[in-house]
Amino acid sequence: MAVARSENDSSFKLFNCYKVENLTETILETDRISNFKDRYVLGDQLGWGQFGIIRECSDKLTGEVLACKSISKNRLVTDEDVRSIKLEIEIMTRLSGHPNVVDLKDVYEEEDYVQQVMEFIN
Ligand SMILES: Nc1ncnc2c1ncn2[C@@H]1O[C@H](COP(=O)(O)OP(=O)(O)OP(=O)(O)O)[C@@H](O)[C@H]1O
Repeated sequence: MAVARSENDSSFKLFNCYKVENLTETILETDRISNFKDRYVLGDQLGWGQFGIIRECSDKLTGEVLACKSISKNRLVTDEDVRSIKLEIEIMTRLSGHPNVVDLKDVYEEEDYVQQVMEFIN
């Protein structure tokens, strides 16, 4: 996944970032419409984070086993919470491809969750 910063815009555009159709208020900046469930299936729970649950996730297209952090938007109470999620996504995006860093594959913003699809670490 790659990021770009446009000249007149200080925000980062995430190329593999999607949102569901008809989402009025969004956290992430993307115009790309796609449904997480059309591409991925969630499986067993792997752990818990501050803002949500991490589960196994398989790619319907490739069969690849991945991990998905489902960030509950309800838990993002303060502006700082929202900023920290965006920053985490931005940092993971920038560092994707590094051998010691988990690859971030796709990010989907839904009505209630931000689905962060990443490499599965055994
Ligand atoms: N890519 C992954 N592959 C396999 N398991 C994972 C992956 N990411 C997270 N996990 C599991 O989920 C647990 C919680 O993940 P993680 O610490 O990344 O969440 P977090 O949201 O960053 O937590 P916090 O913000 O509360 O520190 C991990 O300890 C691990 O067991």
